Amino acid sequence: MWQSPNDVVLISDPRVTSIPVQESGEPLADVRGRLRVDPRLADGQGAYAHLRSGVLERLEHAESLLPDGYHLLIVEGYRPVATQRRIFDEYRATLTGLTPEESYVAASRYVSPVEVAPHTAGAAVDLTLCAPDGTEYDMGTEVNDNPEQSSGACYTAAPNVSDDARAHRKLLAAALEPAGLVNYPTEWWHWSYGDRYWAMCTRAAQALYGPVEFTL
Ligand SMILES: C[C@@H](N)C(=O)N[C@H](C)C(=O)O
Ligand SMILES: [Zn+2]
Repeated sequence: MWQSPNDVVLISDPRVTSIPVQESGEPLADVRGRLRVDPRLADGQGAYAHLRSGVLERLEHAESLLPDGYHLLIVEGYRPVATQRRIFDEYRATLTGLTPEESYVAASRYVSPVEVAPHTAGAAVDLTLCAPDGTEYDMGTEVNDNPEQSSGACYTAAPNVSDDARAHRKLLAAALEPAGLVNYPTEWWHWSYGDRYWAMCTRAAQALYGPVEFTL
């Protein structure tokens, strides 16, 4: 079901970056009021709670596929280009002892280079599973724990997580994959539809969503 940690195609790989985008023009839609949204990364304008309408509709379908007692909890959707660049640069700067080329590739295990970043297109979502009262299920790491912080347990197929956490990751995948989303295998919480990584995984000739501005 999942790529082994040794076989992961990173988002900086030319097999991903070379895929063209045929922009669909689909609007961003507000997730709030349609799915559960966690405010931990909220920005003043609510940009974080927006996704392309086709992505949101697929997430609503995924929500309907979850068993009783489980809900999607959306943490971050749309991300402005400047924010994407900042978190890429900050994480890359922590990876010492590497050549510039090596640090670019290594950083892309955890953050997308801005040129190919799906959050800036409203095509990617960081999410987890919660109970009806909002309590988050054990997924093995926190959302956004990086490979160094988590000893690699952030990788979706990581062996160093509990049976419970592995079962919860499988439950998430069992709802999101039939709804048409694909996972970034270095992050159990990162799923996308319509971006270049999705096109690579589904063998689509082109991506559907490129970077967009967020306006209210
Ligand atoms: C930083 C993390 N939350 C994330 O979203 N990573 C992916 C790969 C991205 O930046 O697109
Ligand atoms: Zn993400």
